[in-house]
Amino acid sequence: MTDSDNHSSSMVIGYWMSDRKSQKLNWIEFGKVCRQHGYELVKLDLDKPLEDQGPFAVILHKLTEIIARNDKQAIQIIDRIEQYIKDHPKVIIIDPLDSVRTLLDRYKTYNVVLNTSLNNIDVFTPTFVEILSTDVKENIKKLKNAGVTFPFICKPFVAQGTTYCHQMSVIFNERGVADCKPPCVAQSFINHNAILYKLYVVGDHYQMVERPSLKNFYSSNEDRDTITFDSHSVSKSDSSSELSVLDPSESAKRSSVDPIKLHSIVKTLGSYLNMSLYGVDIVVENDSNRHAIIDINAYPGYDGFPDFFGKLIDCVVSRRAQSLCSKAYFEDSGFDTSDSSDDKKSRAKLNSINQYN
Ligand SMILES: Nc1ncnc2c1ncn2[C@@H]1O[C@H](COP(=O)(O)OP(=O)(O)OP(=O)(O)O)[C@@H](O)[C@H]1O
Ligand SMILES: O=P(O)(O)O[C@H]1[C@H](OP(=O)(O)O)[C@@H](OP(=O)(O)O)[C@@H](O)[C@@H](O)[C@@H]1OP(=O)(O)O
Ligand SMILES: [Mg+2]
Ligand SMILES: [Mg+2]
Repeated sequence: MTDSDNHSSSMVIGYWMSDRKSQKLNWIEFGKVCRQHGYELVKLDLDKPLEDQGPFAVILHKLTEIIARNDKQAIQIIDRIEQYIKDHPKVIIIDPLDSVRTLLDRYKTYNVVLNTSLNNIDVFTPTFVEILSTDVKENIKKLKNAGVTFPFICKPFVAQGTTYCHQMSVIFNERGVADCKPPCVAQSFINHNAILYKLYVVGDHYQMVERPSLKNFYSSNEDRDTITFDSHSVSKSDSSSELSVLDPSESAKRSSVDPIKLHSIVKTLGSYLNMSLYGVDIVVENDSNRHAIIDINAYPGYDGFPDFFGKLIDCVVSRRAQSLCSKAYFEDSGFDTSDSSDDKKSRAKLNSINQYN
């Protein structure tokens, strides 16, 4: 008997996230929501073969800290999950591990944004360059060539899941370039009156929340020493960092976010990233009003997202419906959908369908 033949077993959602994260989200409540929709929610035991725990219709996870760990045990865990997905091509994974890997690498993430058409609507990623060496002269040259201007912000390469990945610095001059801690990404600083907009996405649903952010810095601040900070002490909902206090001379003019731009960001990034659960951090540049994407997070905190669990089960249901629809389409077209060796053909077919959508 296959997974799809067994109706009851096809309704199991296997999930994994840290205990800290599930407590924060009050995950027990999601179990109840799942039951109301005919799903059973089962926590994966990452130390045991998944084959003995399934079959799963859906795997829902926040594995960022395990992927980022990259030690022998972590690699074994991820291999086990990837093997299960390979052996069960119909299981829906929220979100695909390769897509999460892209988001764990800030340099790759900024390149994804750069390659979208969002630039045409004044949504951009601030100029950035990867810093891999400790040679200050070489780095100064690299920054100049890339067009990264002072002040700039230095962010660790790894974006999530480690203790150091939120440790950053603002660098004001060539002297400060010695404070870059490679491997990192240097990114031009965008003045935005200390307001951050967090755009949380759950499948087709999204919600924007406002957060404190870094104050404005100017090129006239060129003599300043490097500022180091932990992003979580600046931009959480309850943060009250001195670094967010505007100078008295500055007007606290409020920026405004363009709802059409938000909609386009979700539509565009969702397909480029191939992700359902992610958050986009946006700042609105003073004067120009251009929207800068400064960070994208896999499975963020969703603090302030109304009815998160309702939207999450909605996302699971619609992902399953999409997958069943495409399966029915392939069967109508004479494809053997039970044979994963047809994957290539299916993808080719899907590409041809997409051309007409
Ligand atoms: N290019 C930039 N220009 C101006 N301010 C920036 C820029 N990039 C980051 N910041 C500020 O630094 C903070 C941390 O940056 P970023 O969001 O990249 O860090 P993070 O650790 O990945 O955050 P998160 O906790 O959302 O994952 C932002 O909330 C914002 O206040
Ligand atoms: O701390 P919060 O709950 O808010 O969530 C943060 C989340 O931590 P958690 O998933 O462990 O909770 C972080 O993930 P890791 O770097 O730890 O992998 C990262 O996604 C942040 O962007 C989230 O902050 P937000 O962007 O939502 O403000
Ligand atoms: Mg951020
Ligand atoms: Mg981040």
